[in-house]
Amino acid sequence: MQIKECIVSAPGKAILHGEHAVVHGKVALAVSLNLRTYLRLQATSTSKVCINLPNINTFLSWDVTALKQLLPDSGAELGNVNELDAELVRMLRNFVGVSNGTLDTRSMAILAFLYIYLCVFAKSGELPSLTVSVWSELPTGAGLGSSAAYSVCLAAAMLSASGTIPSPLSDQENTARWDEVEMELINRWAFQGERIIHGNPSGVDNAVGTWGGILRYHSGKITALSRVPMLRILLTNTKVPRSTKVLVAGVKDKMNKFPSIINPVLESVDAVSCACEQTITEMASDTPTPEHYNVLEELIDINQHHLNVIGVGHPTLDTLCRVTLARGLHSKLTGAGGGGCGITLLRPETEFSVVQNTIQDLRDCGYDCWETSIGAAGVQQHSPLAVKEEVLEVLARY
Ligand SMILES: Nc1ncnc2c1ncn2[C@@H]1O[C@H](COP(=O)(O)OP(=O)(O)OP(=O)(O)O)[C@@H](O)[C@H]1O
Ligand SMILES: C[C@@](O)(CCO)CC(=O)[O-]
Ligand SMILES: [Mg+2]
Repeated sequence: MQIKECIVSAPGKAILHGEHAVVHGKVALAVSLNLRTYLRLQATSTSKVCINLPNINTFLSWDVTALKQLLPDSGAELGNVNELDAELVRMLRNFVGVSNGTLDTRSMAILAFLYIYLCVFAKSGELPSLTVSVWSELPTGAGLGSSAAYSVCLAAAMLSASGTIPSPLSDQENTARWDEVEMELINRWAFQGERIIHGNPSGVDNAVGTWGGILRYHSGKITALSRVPMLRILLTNTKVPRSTKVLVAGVKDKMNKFPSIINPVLESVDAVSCACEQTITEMASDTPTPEHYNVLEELIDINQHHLNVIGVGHPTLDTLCRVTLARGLHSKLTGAGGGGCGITLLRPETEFSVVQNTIQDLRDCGYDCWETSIGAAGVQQHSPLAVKEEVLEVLARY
């Protein structure tokens, strides 16, 4: 089989409001970040499938013949794009030797890779030998959608390499995006990858990884907010490791235990997301005022309290909120919480020295902290000419 080599990338994300509640059908607002995951797919003649994941120090390969044994004899449809094939996941767990319920970083990444590889190429008629290398600017497992950016890259690269979707690159362009129909397909396969990594994802993270920009996400309905103000945001990584899968399951347990207490909290988070959307829409269509920023800050504080109530806070995130408030700035966790990252809203009038001092305070706590820009492009294909030297160098190393 002639496979098409490619380099693709997808952005990470920050959730402004609605994490966890979105898993239970509430509204979330999420933005793409200027930190990306890059994937390079190369054709080989080694009769092997190789995966190189330097961020998690994982380098593995399998014989194509061994992988072929996992395909059903009957030629039955393998892995429908709309639902996870539980039997295939079970076989893959046995194949790579991981038990059900494992949270091991490597196992999750490998299962997602093999699942998408087998499903996409089985449909195109043949399993090719190839090498996939992935490198990310995102911290892994810290709330910035690293699993989704990874899954989106896997889906885009395999669909493209198999010829299921065309390459969007032309002679004139070194970076290009797919059309809506193809992005739809990439997003669906990425969602299956997220299911393997997360257990019960809402789909918001892979939607941002695919479309980029600022999105409203509600029960699978994705709406791009076209008019948005320039928001300045600080990102802080507490560096406390956590698993989205465990945190999402913990919220579900709390809901089952105290439905009449937790459900109203999720309703309130929904209302926070809607109020935030209304405020940023107003800010975009009119001149943003200090009052708008006051509302955004209050919504951040309210939501952070809610997230603590549903059990996804962490002492390091409390510290983030306290330290930034001492400088007059408001913060909340972002993503699944339990450690990982938080966001801090900067006002237009926030002085440079205040930002610098806040960053220093947070670094003194042992956290990473930096100002980020939001609204980056979603999944893209690149020619090698369009990829930063240092990224190409890492991808070419394996
Ligand atoms: N660069 C990468 N290389 C390989 N695997 C990755 C990479 N980035 C993420 N992963 C996979 O995703 C998992 C982390 O996903 P998890 O959902 O827990 O965190 P996150 O996506 O960073 O945060 P959140 O879901 O809260 O936004 C890792 O354990 C690994 O399996
Ligand atoms: C915690 C969560 O809401 C966001 C993780 O980035 C999970 C999800 O939506 O899949
Ligand atoms: Mg994730």
